[in-house]
Amino acid sequence: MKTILVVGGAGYIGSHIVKLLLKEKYRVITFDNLSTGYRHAVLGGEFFLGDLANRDDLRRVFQHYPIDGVMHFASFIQVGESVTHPDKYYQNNFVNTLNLLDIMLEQGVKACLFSSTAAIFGEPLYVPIDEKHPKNPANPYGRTKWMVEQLLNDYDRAYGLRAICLRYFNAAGADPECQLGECHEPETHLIPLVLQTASGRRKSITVFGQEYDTPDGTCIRDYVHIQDLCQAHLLALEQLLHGAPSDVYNLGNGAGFSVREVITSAQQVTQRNITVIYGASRAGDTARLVADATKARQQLGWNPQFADLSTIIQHAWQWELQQLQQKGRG
Ligand SMILES: NC(=O)c1ccc[n+]([C@@H]2O[C@H](COP(=O)([O-])OP(=O)(O)OC[C@H]3O[C@@H](n4cnc5c(N)ncnc54)[C@H](O)[C@@H]3O)[C@@H](O)[C@H]2O)c1
Ligand SMILES: O=c1ccn([C@@H]2O[C@H](COP(=O)(O)OP(=O)(O)O[C@H]3O[C@H](CO)[C@H](O)[C@H](O)[C@H]3O)[C@@H](O)[C@H]2O)c(=O)[nH]1
Repeated sequence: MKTILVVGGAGYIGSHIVKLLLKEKYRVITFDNLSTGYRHAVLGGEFFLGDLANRDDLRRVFQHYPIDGVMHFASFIQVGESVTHPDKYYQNNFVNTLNLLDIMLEQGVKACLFSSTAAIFGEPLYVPIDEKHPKNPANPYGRTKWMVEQLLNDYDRAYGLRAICLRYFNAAGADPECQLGECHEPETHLIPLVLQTASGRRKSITVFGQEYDTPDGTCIRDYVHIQDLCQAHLLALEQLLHGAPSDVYNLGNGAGFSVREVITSAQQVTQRNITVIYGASRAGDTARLVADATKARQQLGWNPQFADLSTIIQHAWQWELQQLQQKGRG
């Protein structure tokens, strides 16, 4: 049985991965400081409360468990905040990742999966975006992720640390069994905000900008189901554990939906009225991000099962209704 350290495993994406790894019979150790994650979202395995900023925490976890590979999800993720508070982002996303990699090397662990993002590309020169597309991040969040990708490249060349970088486009949806879902605080992502408006938790959803160079003037994104992302991680992990060399993969469905289209689809799925306000554009946003995930399909054998936007929204809606019910009871 292989032992996997899931760094940031109490967060949205990490918690879904922990659930899948346990199902697949991996031994799972979650390392998290709970800054944005939740202890109750870690459904099994062992939990280690620790901070990437603290090399002693890291050393302890590596010395305590026979770790075969690391999955690194821990970072700050708000594009807008990264523009106003870049220090926070460079520190946690870059400097703290350096701590993790150095301790991995010190402890002889040389296999890592890294959560990268479409935000490394910036305003695209062409869509869909393949792995070779030039990198020109439009905000500090994207820059920190691109810096880590480059760092990983250098660490492989110099120290033989193999890494697979998975560049998610927009992670969305929830565990189809409704045990887990998205719970960011504050929530900044479009689909959960739209659904919280549909459920009555929020009064309205503000559309950020209507003058982008897109058919309806609102930003286009490629939403990918959390469960499909998890499957891609599993495939990449298996390759990495079997000695595959470092690589990068774009993960998305290759279909772009505008902010307006997402709201319309949410109205259809929920059958609720959603009050929309049109506001200014958000700093750091790009008009259109759509993935070309051919490489992941061909080399990893990735085959997304929930590519349909309405299914993604349906699962997130199921989760939102459950959250609301629990809050009502509490
Ligand atoms: N959500 C998306 O759409 C999306 C898209 C592309 C990439 N990503 C990347 O995926 C990863 C996970 O995103 P998410 O939405 O699950 O975020 P999240 O905030 O829900 O999860 C991050 C987790 O990392 C933990 N963490 C943060 N800093 C830490 C530190 N210094 N030490 C220990 N633990 C720490 C948090 O407590 C949290 O549990 C991030 O790296 C993010 O950049 C997310
Ligand atoms: O209240 C809102 C929230 C979002 N949006 C718009 O909806 C789209 C999606 O926004 P999200 O905040 O849901 O996600 P992002 O596209 O900003 O995603 C970025 O941040 C993510 C991490 O949080 C990932 O890293 C992703 O790759 C990166 O592009 C954007 O055009 C945004 O302007 C609104 O109009 N109103």
